[in-house]
This record gives sequence, C-alpha cells and structure tokens, in this order.
Amino acid sequence: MRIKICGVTNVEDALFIEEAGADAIGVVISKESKRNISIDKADEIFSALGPFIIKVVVTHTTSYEKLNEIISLNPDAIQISTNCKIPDTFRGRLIRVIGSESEIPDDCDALIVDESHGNGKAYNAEYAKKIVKKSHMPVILAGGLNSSNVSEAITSVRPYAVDVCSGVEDKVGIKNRFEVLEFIRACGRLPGIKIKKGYFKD
Ligand SMILES: O=C(O)c1ccccc1NCC(=O)[C@H](O)[C@H](O)COP(=O)(O)O
Repeated sequence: MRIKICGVTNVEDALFIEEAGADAIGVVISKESKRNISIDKADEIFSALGPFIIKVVVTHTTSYEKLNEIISLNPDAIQISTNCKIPDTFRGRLIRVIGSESEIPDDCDALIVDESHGNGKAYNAEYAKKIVKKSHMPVILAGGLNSSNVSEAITSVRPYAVDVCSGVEDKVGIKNRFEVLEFIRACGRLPGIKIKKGYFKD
C-alpha cells in the first residue's frame, strides 16, 4: 500500500518520514490551514528530501499568481480542493479533492476522497468504495486514519494509497515519530527505521 503523510511543517519531520519509508509527503500552503507554511519553508522541506519521495503541495487557492508560485517549487503533485484550472504544463500530476457531494472531475490525474481537511474526521466507507469502483483514476483515501484503523480501511475500500495527517501528530503540525512508524507498519509495510525506545511517547 502506498502511503502519503500530510501536513508536514518542518524539515526534521520530513526527513524522518522519508527515512521511515513513506511514499509521499504533503505540505499545506493555504491560509485556511492550521498547518499552513510559506513557499520558502516548502522549498526548504522539498530541497532536503531525496529523489525517491513524492513531494505534494496541498492548496485551496483560486489565485493563478499563488498557483504559479506553487508550481515554481516543482512539486511532484498538487492536491487542490477548488476547481481552479491548472496550466496544461502541469498535467499528469494533479490530485483533486472529492467529498461526498461532488461528482468525479475529469480534469485531473488522481482523486483524494477527503472530507476531513486535516481534522481527523472519518471517511465515509460506502462513498469511498463507490468512488474506487467508478473512477478510472487512482483514488487516495483520507479522513481520520490512524495506525489502529488503516488496515481495515485498506481491506474494505481498496484505495490506490492512504493519506494521514492528524492521526500521526503529537500536536498540530508536529508529527509523532512512533505513530508514523506504527502507521507505516499497519499499512503492511516495513518501516525503514527500527522502532527505538526514543520514538515512543513519553
Ligand atoms: O492538513 C491540513 O491542515 C488541511 C487543511 C485544509 C485542507 C486540507 C488539509 N490537509 C489535507 C490532507 O490531505 C489531510 O491529510 C487529510 O485531510 C486527512 O487528514 P486527517 O483526517 O487529519 O488524517
């Protein structure tokens, strides 16, 4: 199972997540988010990472100026929840957010079923299953996932990938290393870092 860990706000967490073996890291560039970071911070985080991890920017912008700033970071993918049109040069790497009221869009390359927006709100299993069945695009599952429920979510929904944000945090924007490793393990993957005593919660 592919794994995206979202809402990363600092280089230390990003490097740990990469080393732990996640496939993708998401940073949020949106004033609406408690995990909002600047373009410069996102650049610092992406630049610290190696070539084998997918770098995703999550945004809610409707401004082409902002979008161009985001594109200038050269992310591997953009995850967007508005219907802002993305330049053709960026095609192939666009993830659109789909919630229970929305139709499947056809101007993107992957979908993320997400009604949580980093708040830990649980996904709707019936809806997610329907989207996986109907969509010809890869479907990422998000919403209230954590190390205790992700295995069941994978088995029942059969998504392309799973996404987690608050379920592996100590506090908003700060990842809990033990939970990151446990989440990766619960996805049926072997974490790249041994679970050491120091990674446990106090
Ligand atoms: O993380 C945020 O602060 C955020 C805010 C607004 C929109 C999206 C946001 N995050 C995007 C994600 O892809 C999250 O990982 C996803 O909503 C799952 O969050 P959680 O339920 O906390 O695992």
